[in-house]
Amino acid sequence: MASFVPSISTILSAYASLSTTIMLFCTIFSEMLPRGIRVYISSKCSESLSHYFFPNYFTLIVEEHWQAGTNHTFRAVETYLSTIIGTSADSLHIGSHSLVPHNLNMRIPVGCKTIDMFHDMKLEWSLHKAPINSSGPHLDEVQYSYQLKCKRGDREKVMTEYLPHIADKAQNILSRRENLQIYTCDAGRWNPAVFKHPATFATLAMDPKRKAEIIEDLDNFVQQKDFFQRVGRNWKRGYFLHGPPGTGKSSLVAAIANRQGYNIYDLQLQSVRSDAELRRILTSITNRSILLVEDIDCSTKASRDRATIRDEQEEAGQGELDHRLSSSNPGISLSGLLNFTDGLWSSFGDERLIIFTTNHKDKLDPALLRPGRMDLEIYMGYCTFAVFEQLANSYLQIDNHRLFAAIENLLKEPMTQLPLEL
Ligand SMILES: Nc1ncnc2c1ncn2[C@@H]1O[C@H](COP(=O)(O)OP(=O)(O)OP(=O)(O)O)[C@@H](O)[C@H]1O
Repeated sequence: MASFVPSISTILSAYASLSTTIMLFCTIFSEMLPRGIRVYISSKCSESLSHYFFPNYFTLIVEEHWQAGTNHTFRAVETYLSTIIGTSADSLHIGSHSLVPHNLNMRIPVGCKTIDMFHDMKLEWSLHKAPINSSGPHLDEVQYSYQLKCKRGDREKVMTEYLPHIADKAQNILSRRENLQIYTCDAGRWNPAVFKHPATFATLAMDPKRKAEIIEDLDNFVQQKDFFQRVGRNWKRGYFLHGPPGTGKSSLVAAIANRQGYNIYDLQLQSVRSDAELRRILTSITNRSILLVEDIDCSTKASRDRATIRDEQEEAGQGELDHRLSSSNPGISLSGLLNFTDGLWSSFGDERLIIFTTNHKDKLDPALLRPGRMDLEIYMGYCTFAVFEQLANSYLQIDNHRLFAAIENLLKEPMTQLPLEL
């Protein structure tokens, strides 16, 4: 009977031709196929392989962005995992925004795993990073995603019990968080920093009646979730702060943030490159926050009076001005900004304050301030006697003084220009 055992040389030559074929295939795959097709083939292969090798497992993917906005489920998972990863992860990313002990933030590094146990279910979480498949100007952008692997039979329980449990826990943690954050926007992304401004309504000197009105307005706003839903309005409120420089507009914003426990998103409109970018960054703002646009009169062409632009166009020649506006900094358009303050896109999120500040109300386009757009207009003016009394009390701890009457009279007089030597 003939033997079918191949000789060594046959095995070696088969091995050589197999490895050459594999190398050829890899080269074609990585160098000749477009990236989109490569990503598609890789994901299909890994999907079917994991289905073949792990038929009893189910993977749930939570991406950083959902449609055009932030995925709040991603934020919830991130917050929740930071409380459980300490024990089961192989390695950890840690960091903090202050040197306060026990105030470390934790995250699993990309590619690492951590295990959570919930009602006898073993749940394996991992963090992944992938380039965003975009043909726009931000080619180097990446998207993070958390992946949860569980037994196929546990899928229902994960969806109906485990995920709501995560949302509850995260909500709880975030509402108790010690540090408020202030976010600034850079290249289309929000960067957080710890917000520790000491201003409160107690330290803020302003007309006591006006102060009480603002506090009442904030209290009503917080309690009116059902009202806003009933009347079909977004749960947001717009404040417009104006007045001369140094009269406490920023301090009032800080006092509101501290009182409400809201994070501040400080938006510099000059840094926004297009309406599309504005849409993207505004939809990634979290709930219970303040969107602050300071000095709106000088921040964008959006805030300028259309009549002023028209006058300038006439002076400079239409074509020249159009070129200047579009070539130096395309910026954002008036319609882009307004769409967000009260348009359909503003329906993203709940419990948001939008605060505009300016030193020059008269320079603004009236369209920005038409009735119904900003809910409360707050004028922060020069010191009155009532304000002076509060300042004397908080700085000097005095309620009365023999000079108070004279000061009251002086403050009633119209302001005159002080000599520069003073
Ligand atoms: N009404 C006020 N009550 C308490 N402190 C005040 C008040 N107004 C101004 N200050 C103090 O003056 C300083 C400047 O105030 P702030 O930055 O809040 O003014 P602003 O109106 O925002 O100024 P700008 O328009 O130049 O941004 C702060 O240090 C603040 O403590």
